[in-house]
Amino acid sequence: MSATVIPTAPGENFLGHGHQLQYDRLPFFRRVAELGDVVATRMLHRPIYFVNAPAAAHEMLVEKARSFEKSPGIRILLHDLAGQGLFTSEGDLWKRQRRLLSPLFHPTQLQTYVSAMNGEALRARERLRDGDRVDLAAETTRIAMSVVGRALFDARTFDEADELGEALTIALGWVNDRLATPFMAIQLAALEMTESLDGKLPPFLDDVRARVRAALDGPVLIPGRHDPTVRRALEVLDGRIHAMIDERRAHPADRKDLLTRLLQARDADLGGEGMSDKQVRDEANTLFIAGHETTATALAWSFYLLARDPAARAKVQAEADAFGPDGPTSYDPEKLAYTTRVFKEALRLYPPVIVLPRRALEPVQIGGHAFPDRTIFFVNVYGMHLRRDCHPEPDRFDPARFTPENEARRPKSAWIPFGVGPRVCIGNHFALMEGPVVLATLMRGLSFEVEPRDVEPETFATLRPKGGVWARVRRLDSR
Ligand code: HEM
Repeated sequence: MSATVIPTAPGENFLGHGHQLQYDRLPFFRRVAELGDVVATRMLHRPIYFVNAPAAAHEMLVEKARSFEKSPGIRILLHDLAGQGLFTSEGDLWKRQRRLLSPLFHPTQLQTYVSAMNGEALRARERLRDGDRVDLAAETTRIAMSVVGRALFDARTFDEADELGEALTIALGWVNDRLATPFMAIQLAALEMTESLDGKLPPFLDDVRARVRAALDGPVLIPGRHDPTVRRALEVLDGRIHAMIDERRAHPADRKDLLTRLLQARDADLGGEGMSDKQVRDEANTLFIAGHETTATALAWSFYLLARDPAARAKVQAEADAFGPDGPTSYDPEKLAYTTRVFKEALRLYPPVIVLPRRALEPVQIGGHAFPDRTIFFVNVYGMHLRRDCHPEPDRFDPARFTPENEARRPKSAWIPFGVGPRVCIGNHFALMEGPVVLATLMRGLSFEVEPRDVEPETFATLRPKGGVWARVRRLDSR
């Protein structure tokens, strides 16, 4: 370690900081961010270092990205939901899949998704009646789920969106409740023990080690995996994805969507072979989940913030009103400049992904401190976005932080709702287009009178508004 001492977060007990990490997560993340650029916490016996400063985050996620992998905890908890999809895979598999999927997110391709974004918001507009009382978080989930369904899976309707949404809530709730439990620390210790025995055992035992090692990639030591409610939720999600895969196999038409791409992949790296059904399912599940949950949450927060700032709301309304009656049917960033700033500011105040967990693959220096191989780090996105030296008056909603001049002035990696570096969100431009297009389309035809109560963020797998964002719908048909 370096000469300067890394501060330790106060309040640990024999379980370390597990209790605070699990039950007091957001306040804890904020407190830790104020303690220093790198801060030590503990989960049972095991140190976890919080990275709270833009420079240190940049060093880890960009400059020294090769020295890190995602923390195996993520892989373990998402094993049944997302398997070896893009979010959870590593090494050559990750590289190959990222290369394969990148064309779907190319700027020219993104333009073709605008009709799905605008179209699904229009469908919601048609569905909603004047005077309806709605939860905007549920509404935006329906929209975002249908957008990703149409854009990436070429699925015409998502009428079962509510059922899928509920299933996902159960499955992600399971993940969330187990993130920072002692069982997780125990499973990580077991995993690392098998890793450390690699190459040190006689051949017949090494085979056993490899099998135990593979089994430990799933949540075998985490209680509740076989809970019937969780199993049922996973079946519902799998059922929808498999139905889409079967449909695509039955009609291998000239489509360019995600599933067709995955099913037709004959990458040189695949030895000219197709991708296994399991891999297709993992990628499809990953894109389906990652592609809507986060955007839906950010949209709900945008409505909440706008309801509390009439001046900002009027500016978004003015941009929406400048479009024809159907709202933005094509994407022109200039015409959505202010709405985009609002969406970005919502992502700062309520980043859907609050932490980026990493594990060192080798001894490494971060923020001037030396750390051994296998050290676990949490890049504290939430805490950093609310640190006053990174974002002055951090609790104030201020879309002007995202004018081009202010964006250019901000230190690198001080705003990282999509992560940064090689593992940056593959859907970041998709989301930054979808958020403003959906906001403007809805506000072109509807006004939402959000109920005047404080809504607290709740850490789920994403940072959801606790209890939802309830509003009364007013139709603006007369405009
Ligand atoms: C506001 C919306 C979104 C937010 C805040 C968000 C956030 C993130 C973050 C923080 C990561 C990186 C995690 C890490 O480094 O540990 C990530 C990765 C990823 N996101 Fe997003 N995301 C959003 C929208 C989307 C959309 C629309 C899609 C797809 C359509 C998507 C698909 C993915 C995938 C596949 C990865 C893994 C990429 C890789 O590791 O190569 N996300 N996202």
